[in-house]
Amino acid sequence: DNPPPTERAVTDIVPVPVEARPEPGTNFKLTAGSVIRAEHQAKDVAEYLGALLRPATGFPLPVVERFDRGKAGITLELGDAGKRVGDQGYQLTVARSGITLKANTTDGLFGGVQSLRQLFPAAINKTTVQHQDWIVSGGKVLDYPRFKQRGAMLDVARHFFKPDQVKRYIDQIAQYKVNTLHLHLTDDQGWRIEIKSWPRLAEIGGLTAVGGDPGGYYTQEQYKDIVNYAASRHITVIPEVDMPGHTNAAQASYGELNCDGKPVPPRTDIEVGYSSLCIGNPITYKFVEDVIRELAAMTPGKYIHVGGDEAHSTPPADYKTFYDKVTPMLATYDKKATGWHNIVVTNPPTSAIPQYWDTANANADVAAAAQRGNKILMSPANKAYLDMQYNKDSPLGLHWAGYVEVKDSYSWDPATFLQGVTESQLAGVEAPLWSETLRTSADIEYMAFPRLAGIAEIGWSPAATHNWDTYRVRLAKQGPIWAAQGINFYRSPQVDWK
Ligand SMILES: CC1=[NH+][C@H]2[C@@H](O1)O[C@H](CO)[C@@H](O)[C@@H]2O
Repeated sequence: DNPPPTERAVTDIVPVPVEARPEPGTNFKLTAGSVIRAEHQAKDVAEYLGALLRPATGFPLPVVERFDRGKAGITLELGDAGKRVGDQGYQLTVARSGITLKANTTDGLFGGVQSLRQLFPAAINKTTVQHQDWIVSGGKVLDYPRFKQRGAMLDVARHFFKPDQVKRYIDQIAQYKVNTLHLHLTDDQGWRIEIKSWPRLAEIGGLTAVGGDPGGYYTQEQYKDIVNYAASRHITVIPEVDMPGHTNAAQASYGELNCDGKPVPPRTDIEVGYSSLCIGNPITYKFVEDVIRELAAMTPGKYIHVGGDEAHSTPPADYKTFYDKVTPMLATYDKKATGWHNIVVTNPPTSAIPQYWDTANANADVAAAAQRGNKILMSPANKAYLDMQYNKDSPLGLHWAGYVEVKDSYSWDPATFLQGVTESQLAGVEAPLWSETLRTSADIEYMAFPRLAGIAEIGWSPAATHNWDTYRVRLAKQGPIWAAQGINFYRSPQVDWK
């Protein structure tokens, strides 16, 4: 019997796998009697998979430790997936008799689940029971990432997004094997994280947002909940406190953070470069250390982002003085620094990860840092910035780095983008989404999809697979998944959406 073609074969997975071999005669049919088998350590991933599949199928899909005779279903195995797949890869086999997913870690299993879910009909993403067959496309996949770090950034400072909105975005980016979420928590227009030793930062700094829109902030409990939710999606949160510039909200909250001792007026416009902490004032470093200490206590991840961009109101010598004092603070709290690539002029420890963004000032200093041993995180604004307008008619976004259509965003290789920075000197890629012009989840989704999927593929898939003509066909097949999930994606004319 030749079953109807499935919507997506293993070769259609985004990010495209290292090896994927369709075997159409081996499609698997999930039924009401199917089970999910997982040994103890794989239970969380198994329950996550069950939660993905139960709503639309209406099937119980119990998670069991071993198969009862004759029961078919999905097996999650930990520990013998082979060296090639490493600690983030997996092996997936879909056969008539059942589905087997193997990985050396739960991160790998979680990534494999993201691939597996794309082999179901898009209707699997519905939240109500769909009366249809659930045919999973047959084949074999062996997969692992090109770069360790594939990230997304959400600017929650220009506009505040509630915890549930952040969690929604976490679920959306997890589908593409993104494994870090950089939260831009503070800026001129808002301070979004409760700091108990400096309460007015959130109480006052959290009141404002761009354009006078509603502000808000995360209590430490809410923030920890977001961090835990991200961890349950195998995503590490990287919190950013932008400094020594982009600090107006903090300086509007505490007069002592200003050289003249007076609080500055709140700002809700979108200018950049006008603010600076008072570098010569000792209390500045007590403030920074208190913030870093409290943030480190809420950060299971190794990295804290110390900003560093557009410090146009901080004299270069002061900028260096500032980071000479601040960067060592991270080590005190057992954290490492990441920061906008401007920090390379401060000669940070080689464990620091400079985040490349500003193509106009692609200074040789970044290459010099890479030579010294710093791993560079690539997020060039004219490729990876999800807040860039697609074209001049885009209703949302900015265009200081140019208009960035879906193809533009896909058409680059991090390993050759920067003169003097080669593949082995890269930490990975990140897709920043700045929120000057965004207010709702629908706004976030319009800018992030489809381009986030492309950046995720650039971060995960082998360079040899990188090809716009084949990618755009795979991308088109993601459309029905996003429609079923209610993602408000931009239907770029460059893609023949399914
Ligand atoms: C690192 C960096 N600093 C600037 C720049 O990126 O552009 C963003 C908008 O695209 C803006 O919001 C941000 O403050």
